[in-house]
Amino acid sequence: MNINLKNYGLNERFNQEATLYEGLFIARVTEQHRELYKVINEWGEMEASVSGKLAYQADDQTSFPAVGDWVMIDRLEGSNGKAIIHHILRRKSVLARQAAGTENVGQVIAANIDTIFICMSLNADFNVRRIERYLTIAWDSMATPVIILTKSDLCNDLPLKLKEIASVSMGVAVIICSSENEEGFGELNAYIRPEETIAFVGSSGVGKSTLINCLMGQNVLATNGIREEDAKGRHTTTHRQLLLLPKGGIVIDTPGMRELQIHTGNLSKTFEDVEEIAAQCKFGDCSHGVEPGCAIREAIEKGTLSQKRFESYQKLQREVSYDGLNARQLENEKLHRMFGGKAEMKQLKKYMKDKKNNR
Ligand SMILES: Nc1nc2c(ncn2[C@@H]2O[C@H](COP(=O)(O)OP(=O)(O)OP(=O)(O)O)[C@@H](O)[C@H]2O)c(=O)[nH]1
Ligand SMILES: [Zn+2]
Repeated sequence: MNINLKNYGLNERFNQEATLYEGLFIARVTEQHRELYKVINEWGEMEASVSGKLAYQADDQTSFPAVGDWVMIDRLEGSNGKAIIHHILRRKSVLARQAAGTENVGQVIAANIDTIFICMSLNADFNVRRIERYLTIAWDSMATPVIILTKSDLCNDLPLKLKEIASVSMGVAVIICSSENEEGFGELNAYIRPEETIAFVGSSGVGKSTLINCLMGQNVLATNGIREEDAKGRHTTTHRQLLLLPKGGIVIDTPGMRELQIHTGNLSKTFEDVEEIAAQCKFGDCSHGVEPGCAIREAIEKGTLSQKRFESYQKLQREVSYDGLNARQLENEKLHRMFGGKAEMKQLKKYMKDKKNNR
């Protein structure tokens, strides 16, 4: 018994909730493979899988444990076999996306995170529309986003790129860094605090693993060379992983996401500027098409709002599901049902079905 779970982010709230499950032990999920998990507790890391009941009662992927989750397992250490995960404790934040190639299936990328490092490289991967997409998901998670611009050593038009970023960042902190010469590492470290969890997200090949290796002070994650001319990564990271930094702080590395479909999102924070303008349209339900007194059209004509940003807003608006619940609330809803009675289960199934039909 030599690991202090506080360093892994354990706090009073989770400890309290854990007392509800007599005979089970608290642990945090550190790795997620297809069906196998790794969890950590005071005794060390061990392999784990979910109980039959948890799997049976799960109605979608988000009901399964994810990296960062605090879970209740059946044993203290793994010397005589895999641990069984019986319960997931209520998530304080959930970073989720739509599972690739699906219509409306959520997939949890990381749970119980405090900060999201949205990583984008300053060379060929640079795309402010993608930042808007990540911000829409990040603001919905209940964690705080920070924009990390990587590979500054490969950028020769920084002022121009920063101007572009400023037009979409809406007050979110922006850090310019390079793992090549450690530019920006001081600033980066200021966002890494003991007992807090940071999820690194971004396209494949932007340098997430390299950055984490630098922060770890050793090569714990495999990185890969990429063809620099098209900046297409080769998906080196194949699973999600939680690591403890030597100076304190917890990081979660996620595989590069080429396709980031939105499951639930928060547009009002991401597009605060657009919504402020729209509030000035003559009609409350203005479609910003042909109505008289449309403030959006006026702003685009005047050049105070970019046409591209507005189109991006509309596109993401179509993708976000309008059920009025954010990812964490959906989560609570689901967990409540999972541990609630049969009647509640039935009700929620109906609710989900109605919601689907109304879409
Ligand atoms: N010049 C330069 N190259 C970098 C920098 N950071 C990372 N790279 C290179 O970029 C390539 C991809 O880096 P990774 O760290 O594997 O990228 P990743 O984001 O973890 O990619 P996935 O694991 O696929 O998600 C590697 O060849 C790195 O050496 C940097 O700051 N400057
Ligand atoms: Zn309008």
